[in-house]
Amino acid sequence: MASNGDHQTTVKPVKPPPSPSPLRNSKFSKSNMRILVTGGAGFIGSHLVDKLMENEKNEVIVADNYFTGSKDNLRKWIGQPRFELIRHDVTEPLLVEVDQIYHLACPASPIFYKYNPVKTIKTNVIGTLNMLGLAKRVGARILLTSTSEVYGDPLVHPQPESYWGNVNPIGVRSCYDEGKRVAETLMFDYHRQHGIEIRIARIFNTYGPRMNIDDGRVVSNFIAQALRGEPLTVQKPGTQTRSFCYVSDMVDGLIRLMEGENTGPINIGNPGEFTMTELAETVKELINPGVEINMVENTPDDPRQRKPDITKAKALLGWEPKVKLRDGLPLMEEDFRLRLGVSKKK
Ligand SMILES: NC(=O)c1ccc[n+]([C@@H]2O[C@H](COP(=O)([O-])OP(=O)(O)OC[C@H]3O[C@@H](n4cnc5c(N)ncnc54)[C@H](O)[C@@H]3O)[C@@H](O)[C@H]2O)c1
Ligand SMILES: O=c1ccn([C@@H]2O[C@H](COP(=O)(O)OP(=O)(O)O[C@H]3OC[C@@H](O)[C@H](O)[C@H]3O)[C@@H](O)[C@H]2O)c(=O)[nH]1
Repeated sequence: MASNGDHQTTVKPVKPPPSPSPLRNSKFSKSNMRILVTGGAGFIGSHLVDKLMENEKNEVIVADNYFTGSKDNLRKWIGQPRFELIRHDVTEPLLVEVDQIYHLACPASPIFYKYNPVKTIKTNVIGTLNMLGLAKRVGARILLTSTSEVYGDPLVHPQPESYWGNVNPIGVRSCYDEGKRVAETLMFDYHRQHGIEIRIARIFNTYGPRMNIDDGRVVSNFIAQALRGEPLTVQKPGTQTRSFCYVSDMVDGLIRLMEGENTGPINIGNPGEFTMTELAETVKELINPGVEINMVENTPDDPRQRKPDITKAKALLGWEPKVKLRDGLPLMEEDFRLRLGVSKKK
């Protein structure tokens, strides 16, 4: 199947974006950039906050309802004057004076986004509407973390941004993948209608330290299982593929996208592609050669293949991932060992 056109980045806004509040440029303004991160207590969000906080001119505000995130992920910043943490659900309006919004709030693991699907779709639709309303009101630039799941079970491989996808609109994953598709639509409608500065990242499977141990996603499951000496659960048929991006590469890509001139959507992911059986074998070899691999039942609508075409990210952001799966897995293993209290045998 051919790609379905690529008009997104050429769209001209109807009018220029609203100016930021004059206070932001006043001599009383102590920080150069005030940044809101929704979902900042989660896995990717907390690593993003770490990177943003490294710049001493940034002030960072996190809004999170702690559904899948935790204050613990941000403990090193709590009490720091440039950092604020707000318990807030993005399905409710929020008013804060900010220059940039990284909008990540949304459960990402299929187990968690399917747990309360109506809430997931509200988070994607009403949550994104609320954050766009805020961006419009204060003249902020907003970045949405969309997903490779907008391509559904893709019939084009690898997936370029111009591919419109193959998504089941009434399936058990739809609250998430259709939710993110509507969120992308809202971003472009606010851009065209109100001149809001938007950025859309289509994130492919990302892994690294701080993932919830019982998050349910494949890399965290396999590492936790290997460390506990439990069989690795490969969901059938095991030939389905994913491409795994280490979290530091992801954060670098997101910041480049926010700071750059392109609206996106832009795929951010690592093109190294593995079957789930290959992933299990790699985890077994690196972490616990004695562990068994078991085949178990899969869930409906599981995409059969996934690999990003990152031509656009390379050309427009000068970005490509640096960390290979075999180098990233041991970094995550170290974090999981500490949290599970399993030390490495000498
Ligand atoms: N990790 C991946 O592989 C991946 C892939 C594609 C897209 N994404 C997207 O990146 C973002 C972050 O993913 P992650 O892996 O860090 O997931 P995560 O579940 O660790 O983090 C999501 C955060 O959002 C918060 N949240 C959820 N619903 C909320 C609501 N209604 N109001 C306020 N906060 C809410 C959670 O408490 C959590 O802290 C998500 O938008 C996800 O869709 C992630
Ligand atoms: O224990 C497990 C868990 C999962 N799997 C398989 O591993 C593959 C990946 O599953 P995951 O649950 O990690 O993640 P998925 O690729 O289905 O969704 C993911 O990708 C897009 C993001 O937007 C989502 O947030 C993210 O969770 C699937 O084929 C699944 O069947 C296993 O084989 N064993």
